[in-house]
Amino acid sequence: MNNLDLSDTHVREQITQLLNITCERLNLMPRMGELKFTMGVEPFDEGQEKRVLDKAIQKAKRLGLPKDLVIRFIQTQMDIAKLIQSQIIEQLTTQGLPKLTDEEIQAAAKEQSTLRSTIGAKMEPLFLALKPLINELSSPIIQREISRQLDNNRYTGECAKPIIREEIKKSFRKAAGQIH
Ligand SMILES: O=C(O)C(=O)C[C@]1(C(=O)O)C=C[C@@H](O)C=C1
Repeated sequence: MNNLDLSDTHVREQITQLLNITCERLNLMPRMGELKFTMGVEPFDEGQEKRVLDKAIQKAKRLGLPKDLVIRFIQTQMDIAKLIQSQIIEQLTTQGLPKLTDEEIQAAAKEQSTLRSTIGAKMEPLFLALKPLINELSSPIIQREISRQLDNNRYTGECAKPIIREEIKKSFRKAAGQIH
């Protein structure tokens, strides 16, 4: 992408695609939060984050994407995921639900493993959507278009929430190395 011009609807569409997949991934996180609540575990799972990062590095290599940017990007997505999960866990905690049975806890663990596969399957489309934009990600034109679309497109779920949208905007600036 040498001539950056948003009258080129192609770039706009690439951003739409990237945001759609980002939101799809984040929309899996409220359920993950519910399952973690049932299992009595925290949103942060160090081992899983390591596995996700390892997989991201492998994919970055295969797709020819810069490793550092990809790591920053996927880490920020996991950070937003934890924010969403902790909001859900906080809500459920205040509801003071009855104690769960061992079967219910086991069923939650099983569902978590399936859900992790679904989340994992979003990585490839996410990176493919990121790829055409990667060299221009730090451009103010691109960053402004990301913000504009996040605020104007009619998202459902997590991306409908202003706090989450702000975190996503930040995540792209972090990925581009503009903020830490
Ligand atoms: O797999 C999980 O446990 C998740 O909550 C998903 C996820 C992610 O975004 O991939 C988010 C937070 C965790 O620390 C690890 C991974």
